[in-house]
Amino acid sequence: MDAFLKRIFYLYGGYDNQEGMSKLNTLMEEVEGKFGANRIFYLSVPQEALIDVASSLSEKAQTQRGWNRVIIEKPFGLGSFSSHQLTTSLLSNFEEKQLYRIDHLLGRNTIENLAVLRFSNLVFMPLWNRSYIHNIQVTFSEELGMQTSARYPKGYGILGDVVHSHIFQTVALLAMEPPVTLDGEDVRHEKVKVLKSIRKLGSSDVILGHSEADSGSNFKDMENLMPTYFGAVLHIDNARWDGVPFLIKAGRGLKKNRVEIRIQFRRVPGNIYHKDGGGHMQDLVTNELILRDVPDEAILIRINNKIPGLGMNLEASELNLLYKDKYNVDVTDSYEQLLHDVIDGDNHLFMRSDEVEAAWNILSPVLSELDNNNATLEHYEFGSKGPDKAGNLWAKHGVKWLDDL
Ligand SMILES: O=C1O[C@H](COP(=O)(O)O)[C@@H](O)[C@H](O)[C@H]1O
Repeated sequence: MDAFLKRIFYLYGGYDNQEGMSKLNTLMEEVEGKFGANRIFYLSVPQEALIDVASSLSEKAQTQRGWNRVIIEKPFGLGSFSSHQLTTSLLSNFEEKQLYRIDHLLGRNTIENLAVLRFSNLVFMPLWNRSYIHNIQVTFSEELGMQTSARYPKGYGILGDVVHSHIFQTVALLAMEPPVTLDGEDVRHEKVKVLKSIRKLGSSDVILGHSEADSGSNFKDMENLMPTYFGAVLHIDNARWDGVPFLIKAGRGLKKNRVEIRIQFRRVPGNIYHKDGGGHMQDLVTNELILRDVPDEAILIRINNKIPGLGMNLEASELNLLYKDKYNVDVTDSYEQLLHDVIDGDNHLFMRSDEVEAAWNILSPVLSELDNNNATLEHYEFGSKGPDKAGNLWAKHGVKWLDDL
């Protein structure tokens, strides 16, 4: 601990002005001595301060004797307009390749496995399209309430917190075309194409909800409410995904902690095991590929198999790769993973400016309804499955969630 603390320095000074940043620069030069050094700046600062902090940093605290990289915590703006202003200011001070917009949820094995499963397994690669996949379900469900609401002054709640980066990045990585290489820019080129192909979300494809428990807000006071639940059906208008609904369920104050992606395949055509009066079992469920992050990291494949015994009876089972059973090691923390990527200069899990813009664009109709107080926020009980109306949305697309959330 002593050795560690010797390497930690604290400086008191204004972070949003040039004077404070000059002091920081002086201190860093003292620590670095006569050697060159690279610098990583981690900005976890209020949105209102970010532009000033970034511009004074750029003017006064960058090293001339190595590279400079800047990590920025989400939310990445509060809607298209503020995000555009922020991006313009950041790009007038830094090059795009210096910016690392961090969303720690993207540092999970599950997220990296999206590409690994697809691009390194021949069994999945040819199936990854509208001909074989019926629908895709992304769940981000938390039991916790909205204790952090104070961070979101504009009141977009879960939209800026989880949907804009985490959910859309998950969908982009899952749905993208094969990148030319694993190089960050190659991956980002493919992700942004997906984001630009996602249809803007109108109110008929979205259910916003709010659970008042422990949010500190009064449900009657609509102007101060922020969505704590987002249910939506995304459509990707491109050749690979035409007609495949992407169902999104993200919320706080829900029944269970669950973070997972389920890829449901189409039914077997002309299934000879379909119940035909002859006693055989029908195919109860379709095949599914499940990537689970919470509660236990796992990759599961649901298949139909014969039940032992006389006769021909089928049931659905899960082939299960449970990470904690297979790998008896400490799981790397997602921040640890992403900070390592920044040091390495690997930016594939960090949103580029055009991705940020494309992602806000998808949400723009919903945000303007919220801005104009025209959005309906469905109330749901704390600890429940979320708003009842979400069920209608899934039914409209003929999709059932196979989980019990
Ligand atoms: O970024 C966020 O993540 C947390 C969940 O992260 P975890 O590491 O605790 O799983 C979420 O609760 C929070 O709203 C969001 O800002």
